[in-house]
Amino acid sequence: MAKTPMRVAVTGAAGQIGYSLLFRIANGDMLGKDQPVILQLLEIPDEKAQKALKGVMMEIDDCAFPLLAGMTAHADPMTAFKDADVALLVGARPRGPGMERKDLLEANAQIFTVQGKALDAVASRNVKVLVVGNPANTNAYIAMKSAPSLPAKNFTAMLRLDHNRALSQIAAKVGKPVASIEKLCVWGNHSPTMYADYRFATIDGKSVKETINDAVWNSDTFLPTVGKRGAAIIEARGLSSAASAANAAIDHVRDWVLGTNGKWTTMGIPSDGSYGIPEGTMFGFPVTTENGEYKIVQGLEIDAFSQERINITLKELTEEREGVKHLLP
Ligand SMILES: NC(=O)c1ccc[n+]([C@@H]2O[C@H](COP(=O)([O-])OP(=O)(O)OC[C@H]3O[C@@H](n4cnc5c(N)ncnc54)[C@H](O)[C@@H]3O)[C@@H](O)[C@H]2O)c1
Ligand SMILES: O=C(O)C[C@H](O)C(=O)O
Repeated sequence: MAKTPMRVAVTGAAGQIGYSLLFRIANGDMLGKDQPVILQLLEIPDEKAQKALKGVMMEIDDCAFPLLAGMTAHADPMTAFKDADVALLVGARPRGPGMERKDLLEANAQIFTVQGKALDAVASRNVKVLVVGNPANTNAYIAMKSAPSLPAKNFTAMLRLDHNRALSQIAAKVGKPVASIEKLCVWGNHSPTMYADYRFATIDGKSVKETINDAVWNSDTFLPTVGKRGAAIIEARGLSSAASAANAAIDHVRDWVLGTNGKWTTMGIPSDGSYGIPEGTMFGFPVTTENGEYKIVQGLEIDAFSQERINITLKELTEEREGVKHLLP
């Protein structure tokens, strides 16, 4: 028997990421090839944006996706999020050349307060929320705090692009396919302070750290390359990453819903106090997922270098949070 369609709300649906994301969701890449979906697409109440959204929807129609069980356009989060099973909060102002992510904080905080309240009011009680719009961790924190009747664990931030970037850099360094790498993780904020940690990673079962055996490459090449990749793409394209961000969003939600079969991945999630990260902080952790739930990988040793990196990214997140405190309920 055919499965009941899942309702997927996507904000910023007429934007760059939306254009790479929606077609893949409708194609079954995110929730499975046997899972029908209904797309509930939100754009700002602006004639140009709504018209662009209609154009994207015409193209989606023209793909005749067998799994697409419905699609609606919205200008109000209260209708867009109605009964949503998954909400991808992409819509936000992106960073332009020379802008720091912190510059975006205040403008985008407003958006996520309103959207958190709307999710609280109308979404499924089990809604899985992924925040992509930057600054993603703090926006996710704001949405979570603005939705007190939903479980905090339903709110997550996207660190998966950093994780995938790190995988690619390591694969290139050791000359092996990305698929052979396991147990990689990224700690902290989706920002240049993130800490991509390959100390526990294996490649075809062998230690990545021992294979690379180069602490200077780690601190002077690998971490800055992954951390500044977003800026490098903006510099090269004149626009922020879009297809890779959409791909990471698909990976994040697919793993959350369908499980990782014991393998590690990275998700930005509200801390439960693990590894000394204050409870509630929206932080990148190594996780495994099963039956629609994520679990932090426990018991990892944090050496002095790692602790220093974790402290830096935590400090940045704490400052971002302080910066939006006045906007929270
Ligand atoms: N977390 C990550 O790894 C990651 C990676 C890449 C980009 N991003 C971020 O994703 C966001 C979107 O990027 P993009 O390239 O698609 O930008 P974009 O400007 O192309 O599209 C954003 C869309 O969001 C819409 N929008 C703005 N406010 C909205 C609101 N309140 N409700 C609904 N829609 C709204 C805009 O009208 C626009 O169409 C940016 O904040 C960007 O920095 C995050
Ligand atoms: O860096 C940005 O502003 C865009 C995005 O967060 C990225 O990492 O590519």
